[in-house]
Amino acid sequence: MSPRSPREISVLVPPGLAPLYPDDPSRIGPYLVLGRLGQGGTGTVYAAVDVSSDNAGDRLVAVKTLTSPELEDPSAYPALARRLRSLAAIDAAQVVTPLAHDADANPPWAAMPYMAGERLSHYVTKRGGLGSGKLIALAVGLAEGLSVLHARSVSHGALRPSEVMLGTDGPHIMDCAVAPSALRIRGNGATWLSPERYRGGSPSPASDVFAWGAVVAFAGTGRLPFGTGEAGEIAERTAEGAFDLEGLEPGLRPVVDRALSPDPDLRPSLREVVGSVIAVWQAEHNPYEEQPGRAEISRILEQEWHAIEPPARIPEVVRLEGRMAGKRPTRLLFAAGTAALALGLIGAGVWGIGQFLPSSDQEESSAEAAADAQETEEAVETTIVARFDPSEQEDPEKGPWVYTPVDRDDTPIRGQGVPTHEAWALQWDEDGEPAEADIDPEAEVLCAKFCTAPEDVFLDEDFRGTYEMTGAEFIDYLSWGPVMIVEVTFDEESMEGEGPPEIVQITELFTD
Ligand SMILES: Nc1ncnc2c1ncn2[C@@H]1O[C@H](COP(=O)(O)OP(=O)(O)OP(=O)(O)O)[C@@H](O)[C@H]1O
Repeated sequence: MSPRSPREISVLVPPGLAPLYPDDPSRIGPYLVLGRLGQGGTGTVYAAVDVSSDNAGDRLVAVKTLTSPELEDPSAYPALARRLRSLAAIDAAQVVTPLAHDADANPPWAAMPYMAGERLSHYVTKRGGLGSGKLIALAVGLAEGLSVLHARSVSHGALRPSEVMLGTDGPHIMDCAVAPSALRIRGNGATWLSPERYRGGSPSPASDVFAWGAVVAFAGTGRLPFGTGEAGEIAERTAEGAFDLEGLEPGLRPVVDRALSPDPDLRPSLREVVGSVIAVWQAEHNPYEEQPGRAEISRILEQEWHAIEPPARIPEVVRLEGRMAGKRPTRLLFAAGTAALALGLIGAGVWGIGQFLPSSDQEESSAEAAADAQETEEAVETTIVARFDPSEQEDPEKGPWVYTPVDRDDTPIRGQGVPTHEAWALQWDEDGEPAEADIDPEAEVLCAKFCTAPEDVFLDEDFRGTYEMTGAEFIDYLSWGPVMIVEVTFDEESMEGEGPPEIVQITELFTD
């Protein structure tokens, strides 16, 4: 970020940065809030900048406001303050720790370096399991990150693929401030919870080792090690040690196998984990090294961690008028040509871009375009039938989510019993251009088949789904599930706004 005039700054922002909601803060501590990076179960993460900094380098930060239900009880605050202080004292490449925090603010917040990269969950969903070298680098990097946390008496408690950011230099463990209670874990989210954590136990080094094993198994095979299902079903499998490591790099299997032991006392320590993973790598690359030394961790990351590039960022001018009075900043997104020019400057973080400011003519014509778009939107129906294909999702966790309007094929497959989900999904033709929508995590969702075990369907007599779920669970299926054909209802007001419309109701349509 570089100061341009007292009233405006320029900054490179991530491409998927969502606009602020009306109730979002425009300032958090010393940071000016630019947009939303996402919302999870423990808070909301904003992209923000520190305008008081003279550093012309990359000052984009991620600020998380901690609004987790675990913090509703004021007695949780002293522990949160201690935990944030411990985290802030950590200086380790593999862990994202607070640059600044305020546990007494309402809500408490923590500012972290903005991490450019791709979440492990997203990466594996798109490309499948990691190759052997990269997997070993991931396994050792995560184990080392957890060791650093444990050395400060902090157990992560919620390690999972979506909390691992793959950067250009290696994996980074995120979201160390608050671990959600096991009671709030739904569906496949139980995969990463050790049996003792699922039963309500506190985060511990041994439960982090379990999560490490599950994450490495997922990263290596591209599959959930305990299969899919309701949280309770998965927890039964974790308690029985019923995991599937088929296809995992053979050298890593023994240590992952032990890490996933239902009995915390039988799991290896992180020291053993780090040693075993290094030994697997040395056996292939450095057979003469006698002891698996720590220096090997950097060597492994240097040699094996490549081809992970963060998405290019987009330049924005942020106008500061009215900021001190608490008004929202104006964000001007640049034209495509300017964005392309910016790609060459990624890494510099921030640059002066005054010459590209749109003229008032351009602003007028974009206002006209917006008015036209609004007119078109008014003609759009609030309920449509749409196809959601997990493989088409840019960011299946954060959205916005891509859907394609569809219509039923004239010749549905009949008389063959319940079709497979794939055969059924093929019976629908495209009926419009792909578009993007937000999904309300609280949306009412009625599932017929995609959410159930094979051969099970939940239908009423009109062949509509009846199995109740939430928007958050539907979003979860957009990372893992099959293609889904659903009737969606948009929130009418959201269709009038500038951003993607919001889906508030979803019903799977199904017929035999
Ligand atoms: N330091 C960071 N740099 C860049 N993006 C971040 C950073 N921290 C979080 N994010 C992004 O913000 C979004 C929300 O993150 P968050 O961790 O709150 O969500 P979550 O993992 O879905 O839920 P939970 O609150 O349960 O951990 C995610 O897309 C995440 O990648």
